[in-house]
Amino acid sequence: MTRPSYSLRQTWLSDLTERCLDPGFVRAVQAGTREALEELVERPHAGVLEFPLFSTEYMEALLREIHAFEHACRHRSVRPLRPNSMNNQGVVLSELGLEDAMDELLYTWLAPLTKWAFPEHDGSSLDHQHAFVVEYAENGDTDLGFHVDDSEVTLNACLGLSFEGAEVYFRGARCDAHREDPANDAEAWQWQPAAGRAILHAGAHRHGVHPLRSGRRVNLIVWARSSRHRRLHRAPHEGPTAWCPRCEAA
Ligand SMILES: O=C(O)CCC(=O)C(=O)O
Ligand SMILES: [Fe+2]
Repeated sequence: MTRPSYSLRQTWLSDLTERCLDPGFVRAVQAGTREALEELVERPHAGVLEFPLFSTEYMEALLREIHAFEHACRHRSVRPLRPNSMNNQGVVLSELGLEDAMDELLYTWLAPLTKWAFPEHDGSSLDHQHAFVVEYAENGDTDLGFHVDDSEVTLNACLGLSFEGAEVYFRGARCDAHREDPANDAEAWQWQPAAGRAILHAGAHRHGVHPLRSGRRVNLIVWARSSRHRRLHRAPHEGPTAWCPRCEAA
């Protein structure tokens, strides 16, 4: 079977311009000051930033494009690459021709936030990414097991649609050696995704997805990585680290 060769139907999606983004997000990032970024983001939980990211026009267009891509794959009996070993649904955005757009999203638009909020995870030297869309539906994947990401920093942006359940639960950041360590009460938190809202968190921040109860949820995920970090460490979340509470306590 050959890999899908797919041409974007809506070619404007290949550039991650202001049209794709929430106007408040654009204003804050273009102002570039600490005050503007503080005003934009919420910190609903330790180690998590939440903010409005995409425009409604972009989210609707991206969902249409994904639909067209999946249709094209089915038509040619080609299996799309799955985002990772945990999902049976979803698409890898480079397969749609969105590699450059995701680079632009990370380096132009998200860099001020990752640099500011994730210095201990090399948020200022992110230089490659794996971007994909995950989907939960009653007749497909309905949850996601507890895990850490193969990323230094992760973006999770909800594109829609209407659903109940499928909250992302968090249980604190740990290095690889302390991955199985129980979470304390203060670390347990969950994010209720809503279309247009996005969060950033460290890849080492342990999380999973509660069962979907109804509807369909589609989220865009970017695993943002740093070559510098990976040169200095054998594994992305190798300890001892200053950000793992168990290492700190030792
Ligand atoms: O579905 C989500 O919101 C989270 C997905 C996720 O954690 C992942 O793909 O790494
Ligand atoms: Fe994840």
